[in-house]
Amino acid sequence: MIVTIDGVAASGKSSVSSGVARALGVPYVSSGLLYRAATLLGLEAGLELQNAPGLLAYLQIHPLRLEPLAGGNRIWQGERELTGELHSTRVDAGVSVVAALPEVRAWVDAQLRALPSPFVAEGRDMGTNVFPHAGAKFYLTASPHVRAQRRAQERPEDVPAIEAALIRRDALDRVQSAPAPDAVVIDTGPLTLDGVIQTILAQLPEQQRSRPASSV
Ligand SMILES: Nc1ncnc2c1ncn2[C@@H]1O[C@H](COP(=O)(O)OP(=O)(O)O)[C@@H](O)[C@H]1O
Ligand SMILES: Nc1ccn([C@@H]2O[C@H](COP(=O)(O)OP(=O)(O)O)[C@@H](O)[C@H]2O)c(=O)n1
Repeated sequence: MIVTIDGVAASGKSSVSSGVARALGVPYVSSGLLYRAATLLGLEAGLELQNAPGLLAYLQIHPLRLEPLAGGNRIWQGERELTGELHSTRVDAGVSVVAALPEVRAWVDAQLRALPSPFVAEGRDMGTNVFPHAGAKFYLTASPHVRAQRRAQERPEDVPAIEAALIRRDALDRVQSAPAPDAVVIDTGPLTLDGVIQTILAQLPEQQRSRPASSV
């Protein structure tokens, strides 16, 4: 079975997906890492981020490999691991431009659909576009201020600067970020991380919840 967890930036998608995936004994798949890696490589190659043909040609010559694990996803370009470089302010600022390119979205979608299930997939359009037949769908929200306070633990900027950047990115991502009509929407603001994970696990079909955890 595929479980999708979509939501706005810094709503808790990757932490929650990791917790749900661990409980189920399956990997989770971070679609955002592919958009982030394409952005990093485009910036490093000095490409205009709107230049879809240039970016795709570059990605074909230097293919990316996503390694979906339950504990955290890793992404590689050949022998080089990009994972640690993908959550910079520079990538945050450029990624929505790259993610708006239909050609790049098709490139990401093809990689995701080639992955063997079961897994938990997180991003913006996992439940709407990439895996519309997923067995269970969730959509995480929280106010911009709560999200900025959380992200301030991970970025050098102060809360107001992070909040402004999140609001800007939410607006740029709005098209692909609508919740699926059949998604359960969860406001993570008043919940702990474990509270969100348990809320999701409680709504999964019984046979899914009782899977033994493995070492993925
Ligand atoms: N419900 C929650 N309560 C408190 N902190 C949370 C909660 N959910 C996520 N966090 C923290 O917020 C930050 C952003 O979460 P993350 O999983 O990276 O979000 P996303 O993948 O949506 O960007 C992380 O530091 C994470 O530990
Ligand atoms: N399924 C997805 C996942 C990410 N994205 C894009 O990739 C960016 C980074 O996604 P992410 O999930 O890593 O970002 P955060 O929500 O963790 O900040 C988003 O701001 C979107 O522009 C997307 O368009 N569709």
